[in-house]
This record gives sequence, structure tokens and C-alpha cells, in this order.
Amino acid sequence: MSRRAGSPAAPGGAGQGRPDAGVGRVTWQALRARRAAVARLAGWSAVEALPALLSGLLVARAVDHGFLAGRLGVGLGWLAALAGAVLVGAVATGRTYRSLGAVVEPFRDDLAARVVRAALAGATRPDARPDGAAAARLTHQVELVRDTFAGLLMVTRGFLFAAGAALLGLLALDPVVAALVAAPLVAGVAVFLAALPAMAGQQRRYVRAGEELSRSAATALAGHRDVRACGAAERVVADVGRRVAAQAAAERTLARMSAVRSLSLGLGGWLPLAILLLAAPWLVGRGLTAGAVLGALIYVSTGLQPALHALVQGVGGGGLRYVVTLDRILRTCPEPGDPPATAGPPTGVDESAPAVRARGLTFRYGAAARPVVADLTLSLPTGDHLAVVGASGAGKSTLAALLSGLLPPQAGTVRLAGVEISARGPGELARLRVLLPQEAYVFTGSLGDNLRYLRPDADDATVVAALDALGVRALAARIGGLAAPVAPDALSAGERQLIAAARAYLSPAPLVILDEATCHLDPAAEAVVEDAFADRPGTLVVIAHRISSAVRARRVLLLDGDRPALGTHEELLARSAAYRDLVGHWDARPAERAPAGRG
Ligand SMILES: Nc1ncnc2c1ncn2[C@@H]1O[C@H](COP(=O)(O)OP(=O)(O)OP(=O)(O)O)[C@@H](O)[C@H]1O
Repeated sequence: MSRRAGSPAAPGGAGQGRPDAGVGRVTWQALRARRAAVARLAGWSAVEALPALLSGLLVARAVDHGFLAGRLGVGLGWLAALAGAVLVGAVATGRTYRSLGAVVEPFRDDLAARVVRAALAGATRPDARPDGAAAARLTHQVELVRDTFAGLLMVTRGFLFAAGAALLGLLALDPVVAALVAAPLVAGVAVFLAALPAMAGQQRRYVRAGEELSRSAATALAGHRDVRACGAAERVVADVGRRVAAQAAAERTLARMSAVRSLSLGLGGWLPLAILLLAAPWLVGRGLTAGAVLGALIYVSTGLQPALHALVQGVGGGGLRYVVTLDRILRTCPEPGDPPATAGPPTGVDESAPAVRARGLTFRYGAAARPVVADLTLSLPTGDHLAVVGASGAGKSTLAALLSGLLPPQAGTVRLAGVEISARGPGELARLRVLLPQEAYVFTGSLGDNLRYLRPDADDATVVAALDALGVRALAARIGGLAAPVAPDALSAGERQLIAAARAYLSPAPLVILDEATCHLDPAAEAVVEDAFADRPGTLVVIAHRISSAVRARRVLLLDGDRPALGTHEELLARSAAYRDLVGHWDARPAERAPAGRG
């Protein structure tokens, strides 16, 4: 049974962003900006299609008027004409590549310039952190877009001209034959086009899985000393391993989906051949000549079939990579003129979705260990203020880590503002939530640097307002103001917690999770901090260590083995013996922990 805690959930989130009009718009702009080169490409493509247009007709003539009529010279003459058309087509093919370069290379340059502009803008931001892996990834993506764009143009225009020419030739041979071929061809193309969105979605998941893997491996590598020092090697290896498995699974699904390509090829490329062969006696009975039947077979086997094959392989492979990769570049490197969809907050954020939505959340620290969190379902609307309580070891910190994406659940999902947490990178997560642990992190640097760490653009007035709200003004004055250096070792644990709290308060993240983050403050200082966070726009989760935190909260979640309970403080007092016990235990505690101040 699902252990539900929380109000019925609002409709789910918007899901991940999909390759949108941005890709179509940029592609269209690229083609329009090089109209002359595109026109030249189309012109040479038409000439290139000459053999496809004439092959069946000329072979039919050669057979009917030449070889079958006993006039070898006439037959050879028609075949020579076909050879001439093939020669002209070959010259045109060479020219198409020149025109293609004139369309594709400037497009690549545009994209490279976009990437460089975005990298420069990122590097000069005050919160800039060097990310060589991202720059290399983007450069690689630009090259991928260039190659796949060229391939897409070639196969699409190749199919349009070759299939168009073959159908015209068939029409000239016999309209009934043209209809017999066109019907399955249209069905094959329709099946392929219908499956494209699903294939694009899967391709997107594959690319995202690759990015997640590279990010997680790069982070693990960069922080390997800390990982070892904290004994987190096992967890980090498991995390990277999970992403390797996710990418492999996405690639396997993608490979399975290629079956759709075979189906569409079978329908559009092979079925017309079978139909023609089966219908040959009937067609001949209707007066079609042997040469015309052979010509029709040539149109299908050397014109339509290869063109469809190239289209399906090209669009289904490189074409999908083009859409997905270009979409990533546009999202990662937005330009001022872009529509808002490509910029702004993390993609997929749904402001109407609950701030937090956990479903079937399960976590255990070892394969054989009992679950610390078992099948927990919880929904917090935006603006909620939840206190999480429970005996020591009940799993409160584990839940905080799960809700903030620091621990991956073994089962179930967590969504923040409609965003699936496991699919997000550290940057996106940082914009969605801030987790404040018990051990406050204060680094050597100025007080201002420490406070602005999560919001570098906060001006002095904003910072001072945060200090006021949290009751930290006096401490800041004691340190010597925002510009004064902070020596972390010279601060008490409570003072460090106050500075970390002000930093989290200033963060733009709408969800704040305080994991016993005020445990070294005296009750009065703790009340000021919690009240300030409760008044801050957004959602607050407090892992409570005092009854007062539960009383202040709008709702309380009691973690009690596999029987969690959710309600107001009064409701839980009335209906939960475990909660009454806990409250009694808290009330009976003789002394609170050390107050803030130098200790
Ligand atoms: N890294 C870990 N490896 C193995 N077990 C762990 C780990 N971290 C926590 N646990 C176990 O998981 C259970 C829940 O721990 P958690 O820290 O989430 O509880 P808590 O309710 O926050 O406790 P407290 O109030 O004492 O901080 C405990 O039994 C703990 O021993």
C-alpha cells in the first residue's frame, strides 16, 4: 500500500522541454538567408534527377522498339541516351555539393558565433565558474549540427527530386502503374512521419542521458579528493554507474525504434515492387508492353527505393540528431532576440504544479538494509511550510536529501515545480531549491562574498534587508560589515549557521529545506530565522529538532517507521500517539542546545 502523506496532488508538471519552433525557426532563417545558394541547390538537384526521370522511359523504348523488335542498334541507341543522362546527372551531383557548402558552412559559422558569445557572456558573469567540458561539448555539438544539417538537406531534396521524377516517369508510362506505386509509397512515408515525434523524444532522452553522464563524471573527477575525504566514493560510483546505465537504456530503446524505419521501407520501397510483379499479367492484359513493365520496375528499384531508403535512414538518424542537438545549442546559448521559450528558468518548470511532489519514494542505505524511507507519497503546494519530525534515525535527513536531489531514490520520483529532479543538472537544481544542512559552510573571504554566494547580483540594500529579516545585522556589524573578511574558525557554530541562513535566504531558489540548520541557535534566534523563511515567497521545509518548529509550521510530517502521518500540529496531537510521545519527549528535555554566540 502506498504510504500517502499530503493533500491530493495537483495535475503534473509540464515535463521536459521538447524541440520546439526554435529549431524550425533557426533552420528556416538559415535557408532564407542563403536563398541564392538554396535555389542553385534546387536547380542542380533537378538536373541530377534527370536519369531518375528518364530511366524507365528510355529502357521501355529500348526494349519495345529495339531489342524485342529485333533492332539491336535502336535498343542500344536508347540505352546510350540513358548513359548520356546519367553522365549529366553525375556532373550535377558534383555541383550540388558546392551549393550545399554555400548553405551549410555559413550556418555553422553562425552557430559557432552564438556559442562563443554565450561562453563569453557566461565567463564574464560575477558567478562564473570555468566549465571547459561544457565549451568542448558545445563545439562538438556545433560540428554535429553542421554535418547532420548537410545530410538532412541532401537526403530530403534527393528524395523529393528523385521520387518526384520517378513518379512523373511512371505517369508517362501508364497512370494506373503510377497509382499502384504511389499508394504504398505514401503509406510508407506516412508511417515514418507519424513515428518521427516519438523517435525525436527518444533521441532527446538519449542526448540528455549523455550530458548527464558527462556532467556527473566531470563533477566526480573534479571533486575526487573531497569524495575520498568524505568517504562518499561508493555513492559517487553508484551515481555515475546509474547514469551510464540510463544512457545505455536510452540507446537500446533508440535502436529498437529503428524497426519503424524498416516497416516504412518495406511499405514504401518493397511493396510497390511486389505489387508490380503480381499485377504484371493483368497490366500486360490491359495492353501494357513488356518494356513498360520493365521500365516501371526500374523506376521503383533504382529511383524510388534508394531515395526512400536514404530519406528514412537520413532523417531517422542524422535528422533526429540535428533537431535534438540544435535544440540543445539554442537552449544553452540563448540570444537576446530569441523568444522566451529558449531562455529563462529551467525548462519544464510548471508554476501551477506543486512545489514538491514525491511519489512512491523509497530509499535504503544498503541492498539488505531496511528502507529508511518506504513508498512515501507527499505533495506540497507552493507556499507551504512543512515541519518534518521524528525520532532520531527516523530518516528526516535522508528525506531532505531525497527531496533536494542529493540522494537518488531507489524507487519513486521527486518533482520540484513539475520538474523531474533526476533529469536536472546541478545548475538547474540550484535554481529550484536550496538545502541548508546542520553543518553550516562558511568560507574564508569577505562577509559579502559569503552572503552573495548563491545570488551574486544582490545589491547591498538587498543583503542588508536579509540580515535584518534574519536578525543577523548585529553579527554583521561585529564582523566589520560586508567588506570585512570572515575567518570561519573564529565564528561559533551558531554564528556560522546565521551566515549560512542569510545566504540561503538570499538565494533565488523558491524551495528552502532547513535540515536542523538552526540547531545551534537559541530558541528566540531560531524563531526569528524560521519566521523570516516562512514569510519569504516560496515553500519551506524544516527538519525540526524542537517542538516550536512544528507548532510554527502550517503542517507537520511525522516520520515513524512505515507509518508516516501528516497534519497540523493539533491534528497530530489528537490522532497520533507517536506524535504525542515525541512532543512529550521534547517537552521533557531539560535544556536546549547552546545559544548563538562565540562558543
Ligand atoms: N550514509 C549512511 N549509510 C548507512 N546508513 C545511514 C547513512 N546515513 C544515515 N543512515 C541511517 O539511516 C537512518 C536514517 O538516518 P537519518 O540521518 O536520515 O535520520 P534522522 O531522522 O535525520 O536522524 P537524526 O534526527 O538523528 O539526525 C539511520 O538509521 C541512520 O543510521
